[in-house]
Amino acid sequence: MFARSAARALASPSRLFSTSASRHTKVAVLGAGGGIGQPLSLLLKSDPLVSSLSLYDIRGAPGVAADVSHVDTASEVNGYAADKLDEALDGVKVVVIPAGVPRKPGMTRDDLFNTNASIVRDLATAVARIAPTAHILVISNPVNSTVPIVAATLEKAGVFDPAHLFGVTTLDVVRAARFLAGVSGASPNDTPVTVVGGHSGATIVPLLSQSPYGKGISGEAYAQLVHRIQFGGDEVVKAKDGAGSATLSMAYAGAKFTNSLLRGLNGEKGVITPTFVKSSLFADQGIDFFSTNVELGLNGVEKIHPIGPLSAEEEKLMEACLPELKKNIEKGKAFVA
Ligand SMILES: NC(=O)C1=CN([C@@H]2O[C@H](COP(=O)(O)OP(=O)(O)OC[C@H]3O[C@@H](n4cnc5c(N)ncnc54)[C@H](O)[C@@H]3O)[C@@H](O)[C@H]2O)C=CC1
Ligand SMILES: O=C([O-])CC(=O)C(=O)O
Repeated sequence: MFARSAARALASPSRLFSTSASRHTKVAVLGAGGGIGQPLSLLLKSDPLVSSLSLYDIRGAPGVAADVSHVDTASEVNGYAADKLDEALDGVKVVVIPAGVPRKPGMTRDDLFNTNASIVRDLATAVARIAPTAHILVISNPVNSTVPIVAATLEKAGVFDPAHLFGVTTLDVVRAARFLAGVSGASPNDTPVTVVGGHSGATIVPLLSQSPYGKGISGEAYAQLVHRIQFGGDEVVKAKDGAGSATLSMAYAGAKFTNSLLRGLNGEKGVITPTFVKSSLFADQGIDFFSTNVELGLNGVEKIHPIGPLSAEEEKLMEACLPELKKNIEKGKAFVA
């Protein structure tokens, strides 16, 4: 049963990847040897919009590259060891960063800051030097702080383009669709949810009132669904019991977002998905990064959509989100300053 459905999914990866465009792109994965990096590299090898994959890690990337390179798709794959970061970044248009440590039970994403802040800063410094116009997709946590760290690092180097920097919040969107499908009985294809804010606990704000299947959910069922979307990461951390956090669903989400960006870069119109970007939506409150629906286009961020109408419950979720998000962003900026 499993073998049959897995074979079908591999034979027809149409839900994950679109093939409408024809321009192909060189993509780097920094942290390619890790729990996310390995399956993400495999999925990107299957994306017809990727022409070349550059896999880098301080450990194990050449082995992952040798393995993934045998998959019978057109893209080239090269692996780069710890001292070969500059070569790994040569000529890349898109850089995906899942490098850094994951959570263990009892930790918050912010507890990862001390280790991951410098990893992300150093990788961003190299991107600024070798591939200054690349689009950078940040997966490493805490995303609410690591994205401002990358922005400030690029700014310091004089190469920051806000249209080229994305915090990957797609896993929240994937979870929201899946969990809403679970309670509504509909297919996840029909239950997309716009998730705004940031990527941790209370900063994750699902806008269920804007979804035909979500707007009727109320009371305890609503509270439980929102909690599950906000704390889905904890479910996985707990179940893995010390062996890390979400890797496979994150690889899926990372590949999905990368494909959306590549479609936009190829000129496809109407590619819209939430992502954590430099945004003026809440700048008057001192919050200059925010995730909301973003149209992706030839230059990356094409248009940042407003959050739209909120229910009374969502107003309250936003009230809890904004001060925490502000603190996370300021912490990231202060690290680079
Ligand atoms: N944005 C999101 O929705 C999600 C983010 N994450 C985050 O992704 C990150 C990675 O998670 P996992 O893959 O599970 O961790 P992992 O520990 O399995 O892999 C991390 C990889 O990064 C590599 N690495 C460390 N320093 C590096 C450097 N300076 N340059 C290149 N590579 C380096 C390690 O060698 C390792 O292979 C964590 O920070 C985790 O919290 C995880 C799930 C979802
Ligand atoms: O929970 C974690 O630490 C990893 C993560 O960001 C997620 O699964 O959403």
